[in-house]
Amino acid sequence: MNNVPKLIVFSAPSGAGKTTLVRHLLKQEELNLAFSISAASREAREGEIDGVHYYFLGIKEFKQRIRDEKFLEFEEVYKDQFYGTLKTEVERLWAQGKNVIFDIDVVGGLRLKKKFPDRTIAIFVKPPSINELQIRLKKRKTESQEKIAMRVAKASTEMATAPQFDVIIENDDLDQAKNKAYRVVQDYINAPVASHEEE
Ligand SMILES: Nc1nc2c(ncn2[C@@H]2O[C@H](COP(=O)(O)OP(=O)(O)O)[C@@H](O)[C@H]2O)c(=O)[nH]1
Ligand SMILES: Nc1ncnc2c1ncn2[C@@H]1O[C@H](COP(=O)(O)OP(=O)(O)O)[C@@H](O)[C@H]1O
Repeated sequence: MNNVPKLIVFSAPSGAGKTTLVRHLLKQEELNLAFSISAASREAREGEIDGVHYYFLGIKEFKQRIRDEKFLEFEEVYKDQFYGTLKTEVERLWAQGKNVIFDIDVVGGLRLKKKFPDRTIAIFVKPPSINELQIRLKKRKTESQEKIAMRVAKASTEMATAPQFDVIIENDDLDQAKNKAYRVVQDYINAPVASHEEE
């Protein structure tokens, strides 16, 4: 049953490097991955494209979709900043026979794992230290000082969830982290799904 599409979840505190690793994996065509485009209530950053990086819904529309039960999972990841996986997004990618890769917060990641236990691998990206997160976020220059502080403040709680994930990838040396991510994902995609999985 190797052809059952799988879910590959990358979660981590902001700045740990999950987006970098996910983008690297998406370039490897043999993995047959497609990115789950999340919905977000925040504004697009410079260079981010609606319908490519996120579906930028704005807060009103986001809340309407919550009421309409359109989400597989959603979270208020930071105060007044909602993110979520739309049911239609995963259906769309599964219909294409793709393995779906997610860049989502730790709570959402563990929630997906619970929903699809037999076809999900949950990967935690661990930064070398919380201080390093701050350095990376400053260098990335996408967030204000205040938003960086908000992200870093949440990092310790997020780090504490690491043992609940299937695999932890330490992202210190980027090339090593990329190689490990590739091996882990390749092995998981090639492994048969558990025999009690319903199809
Ligand atoms: N639960 C959940 N979290 C998400 C989703 N999409 C993105 N996130 C998370 O929301 C957080 C903020 O994302 P973003 O604004 O892109 O900032 P970044 O992580 O600093 O690059 C990150 O932890 C994302 O992984 C989603 O669909 N569901
Ligand atoms: N191993 C690494 N060493 C140094 N910088 C890194 C490393 N991995 C990622 N970065 C940089 O750190 C910043 C945060 O990475 P990003 O992938 O955006 O993290 P996340 O998606 O987890 O918030 C980016 O500017 C990225 O280029």
